[in-house]
Amino acid sequence: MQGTAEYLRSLNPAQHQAVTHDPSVPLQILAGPGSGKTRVLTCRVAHLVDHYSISPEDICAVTFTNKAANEMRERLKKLIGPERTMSLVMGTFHAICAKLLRIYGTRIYLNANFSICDADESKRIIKDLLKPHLAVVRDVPLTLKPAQVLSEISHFKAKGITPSQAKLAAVGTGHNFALNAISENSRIIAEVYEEYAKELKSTNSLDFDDLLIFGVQLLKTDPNIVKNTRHVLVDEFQDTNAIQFELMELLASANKCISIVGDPDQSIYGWRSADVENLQKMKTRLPTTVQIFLEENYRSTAGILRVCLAIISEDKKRIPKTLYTSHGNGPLPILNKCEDERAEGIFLAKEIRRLVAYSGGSFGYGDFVVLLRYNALSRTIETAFQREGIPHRFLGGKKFFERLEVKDLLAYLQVVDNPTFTPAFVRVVNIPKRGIGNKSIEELVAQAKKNGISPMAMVEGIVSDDIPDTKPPLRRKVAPFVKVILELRKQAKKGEYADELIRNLLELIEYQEHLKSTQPDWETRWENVRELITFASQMEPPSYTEDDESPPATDAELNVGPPAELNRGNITPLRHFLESSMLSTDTQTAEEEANKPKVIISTCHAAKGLEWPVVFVLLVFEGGAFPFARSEDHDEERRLLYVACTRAQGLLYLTHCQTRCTEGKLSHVLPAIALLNFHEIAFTSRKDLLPVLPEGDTSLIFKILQRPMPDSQEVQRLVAEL
Ligand SMILES: Nc1ncnc2c1ncn2[C@@H]1O[C@H](COP(=O)(O)OP(=O)(O)OP(=O)(O)O)[C@@H](O)[C@H]1O
Repeated sequence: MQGTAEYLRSLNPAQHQAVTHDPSVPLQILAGPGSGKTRVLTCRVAHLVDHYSISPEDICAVTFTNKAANEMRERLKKLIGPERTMSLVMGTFHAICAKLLRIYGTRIYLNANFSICDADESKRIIKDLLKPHLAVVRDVPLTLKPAQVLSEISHFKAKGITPSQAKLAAVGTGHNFALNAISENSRIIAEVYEEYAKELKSTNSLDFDDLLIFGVQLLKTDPNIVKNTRHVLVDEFQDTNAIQFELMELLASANKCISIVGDPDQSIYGWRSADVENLQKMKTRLPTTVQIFLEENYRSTAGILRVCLAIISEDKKRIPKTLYTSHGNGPLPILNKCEDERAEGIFLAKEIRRLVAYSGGSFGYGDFVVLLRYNALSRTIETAFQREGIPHRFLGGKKFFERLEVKDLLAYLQVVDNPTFTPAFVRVVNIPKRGIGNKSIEELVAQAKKNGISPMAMVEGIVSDDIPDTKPPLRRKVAPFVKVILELRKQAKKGEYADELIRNLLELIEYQEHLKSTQPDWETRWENVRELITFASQMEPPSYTEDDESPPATDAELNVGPPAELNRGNITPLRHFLESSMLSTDTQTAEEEANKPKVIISTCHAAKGLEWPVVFVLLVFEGGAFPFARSEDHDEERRLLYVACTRAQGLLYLTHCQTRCTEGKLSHVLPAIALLNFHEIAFTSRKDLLPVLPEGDTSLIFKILQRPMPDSQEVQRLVAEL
């Protein structure tokens, strides 16, 4: 374990000031990219524990992603030891709320065995709710899509607008055709919002926004729940929204000791209602707030930093802030124009190969990242990398939890855990095929709704003869499904671990056979299933130690003897697993982590907070990537480009094409001059000036990376092979 003095010694004066700042005075640490925000936040937590003797369980540290929380935990284990680290309240706002609601939800009349409804499930519900509305209004050209409606609902929720308030606001007076369409859209969205809220309530489920809304409601109802909290720290504060701000205040309500870390220049979640104004709001609400600026960038060469600052300084409305580095210039960033996207892919593949050779293999494939404005841009890059044999992978575990086979199994377990959760029931009642068509499922759901019960309760009733069978009969078809759920429910209540439940489930429904007969790529899908089992088996046991409100189910209730420590109150291992899966939108799979280094392909958003020795940003063409055609906020687009470029430590490339195919059509594309003033930025665009890493540049880059210099013989050998 590193001692206090040692971690303090690793800080520069501004970082030191931020870490040791008096905890009773609210603090804003405003810092540019690569200036050590993560290091400062981690050390501040350690200092609060070590120096100010604040108990870890009285400190609440909020991170932007689960991955960031895990990283912080790992670093803190080294500073204050694993035991004290595990006692900290740490996680995203969503995870912290989910935890509080499980334990104390009954205080706001919330059924504590709620399911968490992810974005896909929400979209599916909204799609169904939208149908009847769109069928009725045929005379107005409406283009409402479920994702768009969901995002509008999410905006309402983030701003604390209730369904009835949304409905009132939607009563617009359209005098002409266009306005009518707009007001019709708003009316339908508001109505779907109301129906969606009812649907979630009746299926005992909460979407991600609800976790925050109910979290706020809970803490307002009973602030004593967090009265022990002595300090709240929030990372990536520039990307918090109004409701998260409120949560922060409520979490800190006992004594208003708050430290936030943020960078207004890296605010890139406006589309999720993030509000950079929260910085000012905090100062207004807590007038004694002190600001400390971290202005030294440790991450990048001066050449890269200069390009980044030139990009962000185009934003005339930004809060002026300096950022400097004591590193040397290094190779000039490259602006590369390619004929088309195919040539662009080949350029990237060849350049990666070339740099591996010119660094004598000291750059491995894992040192490169290709950053995209949106996912769809990856196809051509992937093709080129496949052809050229460049190992690569996507960043972001969300993909894993979105895969069909993973979602099927999770949905089964959701029904086991919460039989009233209709979306999961709908997904799996006919998997594997049991001859229950979509229409039958729709009718079943409608009938159940009419009877005031869940579809699961309905089929259970049908199978046990308590409810008359439907017409045409379903009993025979749903019986095997009900049998599986009942069997697993019994096991789950006994406290069976999730990995074992999944293994049993696979056997009971012969899922591998199902994949084989329905999916041409069943083998890779089966690997995902195995990976889910690995994920489940690596879960730490539920760690709630508060006085759980509801006692464990009794033997009589279960007809079995539940080990109390496995099934504390409402938190069975299964529920704990489901919660982690639903919230693990950024978990890497073990397979990805264990495998050999690969070039990362990532969206710019997902790259936030990370760094790589070599960064390629797929850039700029008018109406294309930067600024993104569908985005109206060019300042935010510029900040996103800034975030992307500031990930680079040693080498930065911006590439763009002269022509590009969009929806099968070829179009000429122009650099997005709106964001970049190319002439003022020190780039090289000459192919003959591509970096060949002379000794000066190499020693600078490898000093920044804190790695030994490449072996010159190895460089010669690999360059000769190239
Ligand atoms: N005092 C220091 N001395 C040496 N290196 C440092 C110091 N502080 C931070 N660093 C290094 O600088 C790099 C960037 O730090 P960190 O990731 O914490 O930055 P950040 O401010 O969180 O960046 P961003 O906002 O861009 O994600 C890391 O490699 C870190 O180890």
